[in-house]
Amino acid sequence: MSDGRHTSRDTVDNSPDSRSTASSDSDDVLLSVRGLKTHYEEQSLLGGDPVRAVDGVSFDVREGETLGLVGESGCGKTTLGRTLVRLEEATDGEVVIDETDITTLTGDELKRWRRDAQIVFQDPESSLNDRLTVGEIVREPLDVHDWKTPDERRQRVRDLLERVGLREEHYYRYPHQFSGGQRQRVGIARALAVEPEFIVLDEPVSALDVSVQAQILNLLMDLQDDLGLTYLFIAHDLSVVRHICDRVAVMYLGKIMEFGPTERLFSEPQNPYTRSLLSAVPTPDPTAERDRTVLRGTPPSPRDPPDGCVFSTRCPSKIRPEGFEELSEDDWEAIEVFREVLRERSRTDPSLSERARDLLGLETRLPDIDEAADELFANRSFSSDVQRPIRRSIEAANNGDEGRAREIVTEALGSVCDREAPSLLATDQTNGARSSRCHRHREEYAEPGAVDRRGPEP
Ligand SMILES: Nc1ncnc2c1ncn2[C@@H]1O[C@H](COP(=O)(O)OP(=O)(O)OP(=O)(O)O)[C@@H](O)[C@H]1O
Repeated sequence: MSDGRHTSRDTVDNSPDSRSTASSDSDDVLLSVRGLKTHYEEQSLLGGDPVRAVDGVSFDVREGETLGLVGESGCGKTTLGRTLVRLEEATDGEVVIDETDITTLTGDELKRWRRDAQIVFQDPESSLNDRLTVGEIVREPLDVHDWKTPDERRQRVRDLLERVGLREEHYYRYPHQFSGGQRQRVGIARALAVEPEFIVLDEPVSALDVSVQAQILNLLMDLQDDLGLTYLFIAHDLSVVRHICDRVAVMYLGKIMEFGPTERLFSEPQNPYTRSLLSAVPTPDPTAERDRTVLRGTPPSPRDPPDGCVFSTRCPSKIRPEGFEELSEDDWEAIEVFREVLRERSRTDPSLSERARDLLGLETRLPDIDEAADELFANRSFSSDVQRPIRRSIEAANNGDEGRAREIVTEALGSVCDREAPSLLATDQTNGARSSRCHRHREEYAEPGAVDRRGPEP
């Protein structure tokens, strides 16, 4: 289906707006996502920054594959899946299939895409209309798309019920009469009704008992083999992803951090974020030795993503600026936590919080910066290079200038990771292309101890 436009190159996504391919120059591409953004505008009267749920992602989905999409809660997985099936409107970018950008479709063409692309939701409890019978639920898309004759539709529903492991007599039952697993089978039959080629599976088994999960996953894999379906499989459970996905995209704060064939990505993760995610997965063998990286805190708000690398505020492999190599891990960690506290304090747009305070006559509740500094820096002796900016930053924060407080520490103690957004780089072109977004892939930062010699400011 490819028109051969996609060529491999070293930088696969060299700007947040890049439309270049993230993954594949193969000729079996079904869907090409290019620089896709989906932002949610603030609805409140006070305005504010949009939520950058999906913030410039580029990748290909190959025909007949299962592409896994993983990442912590809130990183934008569901929004990305919903944008692909046009349940959300893209803010920018393209999703190209057969030379058509589906983000701009309207009318009959949009209706056709909504037939070709379906979604199975996480929670079979709430995603089925309890007032309709199972037969009506599965038949609804056939009616909407005016599929063949009413008799043929009824027969199709019976066939589908059987295909997903239900029985003909279930036609007249209601969803509440079914178990979670059976309800998810109904959701799958409904998604299959109009013969789609692409299905977004949004955590399709995470609400189910473990014993039922395997049955539903087996069903999905059988259906894929029989019907030649292409899946985008969104999941929290990395062991399930490893089991059923051909390739995996790892997402963080609206961006793809790593992309590659499943087994290689799991066995040799290249991105620090992927390594952290994988190290949190329990191993069957508790005596097995491996590095555990515990991720500090939670991801920053997608309304206010970090300026440089989106993962820089939590990254265990963050590059230090020159001159600070000798600081112990523990001291460096305390400085990073201090920066996190400053970030938290300024998370709300200061002008917004001022306005809100004025309007509502409220005090905003922010962690006390002196207290935080006492807690973090007690019993540490820092050189003046560290002490001075921290002191100036505390002063700025106490004067209510949160933005300046953050700038002072970033200028003095920040590195390329805080300044520049890394590109999604092609890290391996053999045997299924891989890519990863990290400054550590640049030659000058590849060694674990490499520091940022702070070239000219951008
Ligand atoms: N309709 C909406 N309006 C505003 N913000 C939204 C909306 N839907 C999602 N968001 C926000 O967008 C960000 C991404 O959410 P999304 O549900 O896509 O993430 P996710 O990775 O699927 O999370 P989870 O694994 O918890 O489902 C979150 O900050 C979320 O709060």
